[in-house]
Amino acid sequence: MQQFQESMYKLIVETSTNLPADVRRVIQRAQEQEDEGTRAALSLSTISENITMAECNVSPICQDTGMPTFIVHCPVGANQIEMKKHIVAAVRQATKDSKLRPNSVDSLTGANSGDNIGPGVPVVHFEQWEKDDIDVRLILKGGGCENKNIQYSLPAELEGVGKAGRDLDGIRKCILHAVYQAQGQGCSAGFIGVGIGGDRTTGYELAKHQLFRHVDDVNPNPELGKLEDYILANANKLGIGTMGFGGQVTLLGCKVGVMDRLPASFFVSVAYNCWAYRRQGVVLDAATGEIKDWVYEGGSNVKMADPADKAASASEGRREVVLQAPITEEQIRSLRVGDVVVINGAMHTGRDALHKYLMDHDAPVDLNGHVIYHCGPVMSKDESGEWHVRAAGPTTSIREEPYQGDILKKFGLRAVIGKGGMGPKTLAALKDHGAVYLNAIGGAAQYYAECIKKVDSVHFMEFGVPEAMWHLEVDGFAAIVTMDSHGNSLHADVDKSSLEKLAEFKEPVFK
Ligand SMILES: O=C(O)C[C@H](O)C(=O)O
Ligand code: SF4
Repeated sequence: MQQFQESMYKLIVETSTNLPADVRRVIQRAQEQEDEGTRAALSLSTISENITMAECNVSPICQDTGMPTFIVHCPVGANQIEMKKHIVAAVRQATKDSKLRPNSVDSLTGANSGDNIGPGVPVVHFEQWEKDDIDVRLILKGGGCENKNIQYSLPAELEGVGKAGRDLDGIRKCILHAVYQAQGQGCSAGFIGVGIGGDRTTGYELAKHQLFRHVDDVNPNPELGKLEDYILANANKLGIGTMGFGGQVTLLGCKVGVMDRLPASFFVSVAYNCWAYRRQGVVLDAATGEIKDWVYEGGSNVKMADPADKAASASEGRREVVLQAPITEEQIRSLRVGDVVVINGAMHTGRDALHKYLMDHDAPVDLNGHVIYHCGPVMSKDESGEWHVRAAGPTTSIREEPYQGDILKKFGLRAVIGKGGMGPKTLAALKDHGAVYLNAIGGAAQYYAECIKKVDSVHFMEFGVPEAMWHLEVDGFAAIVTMDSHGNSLHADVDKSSLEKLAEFKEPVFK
């Protein structure tokens, strides 16, 4: 087993940096389905470019490298204690090498362990089997899409689709509702795994296990196969689209599993995964730990389409405004939903811990006229002590909804960059004060890292790397105005229209 640790390291790096072939193929199909020139097409081009960049740079596809979750099948007699030690060591090394972001946070103190190791992290499940080889699967599922998981207890009354009973049609309604409630916040277009039955814990586990299926497999249960096809065809009619910008493709895959339940319980558990669907697996020689085979076809077999042509046509007819901080109120008031803003110069990161802190403390730098970026990057430090950005896409902004409006006004911020949009309180503050919300493409961590030319300094390292306030110099950082200073919100519009479309699925289909 001398090579087991090295094999685990290779598995982590491959999973984090090289999106598998089956996932790439459906993303490419989505690109073909979107009309040229739309926001969805522009976003998919960026996503596509980001996938290629991550592979070339051997760097994380998305900065949120998720909860490392390993499922190990091994023959009787294989030493599980040893294997777990090697997995932990490989995770630690991959974190040190910036292939994983330090993501293990003490839930009570907020302290980041710095190496992705902590109580309950990484997750490792063992199962024995009769085969001679060891099979290890890994999924890196980020926090943003994890937050969009949802569990239904039937019977239920659901927004849009109404009564959902304890039958296949009730399950159908739950799944459509699950796609609706995620909007673009889990970085759609996404994949869903559904677990029917079980208890609250095993139902979710079953749902997550569905995410290990191949995108193009066929469900062995014909009834569930029909349900999967129905969901895939119809969820896309909700019109949520990539990043919730509206569009033809909202869902890229749907896999449903079933297990028994208690007479009193009927759970439908839905695990939502973003487009950055990072899962891989290896088959190992049980004696040496050497990799014999990969479970999913490698991403390198499917080259992503060259986005140059499509991106160029996509930006035609779209107003592009270049801004540099400090930005004036007048510049902001001239922007409208749909404009593309290109930022050059200073930008400051800030997410959950910082927003809470700023509510009753001063900022360490002058933020008047500045831009705050909801981002928790992957960073590395070179021998001379200089910081470098390894991955830096946006995080879900809605978590800052309780704070953002107050903070905008208190510090005079003019632009907030994030993803998934924000709520009515922020929208009112944008109008009142004169600021905009800019939606960056979620998961496009390599694409944005390349726009960051320099790390000027950092504050609040005690919050941990993702939560610290990084002061950056950017060049050509593009994002779309989705909430302007005149009370318009693309997110509110898409939410409203998709709820209306959801209501069209009220009538029974599976009788
Ligand atoms: O934590 C992050 O950087 C992003 C997160 O996965 C999110 O989608 O909000
Ligand atoms: S930022 Fe988006 S792509 Fe990245 S882990 Fe979160 S949901 Fe997934």
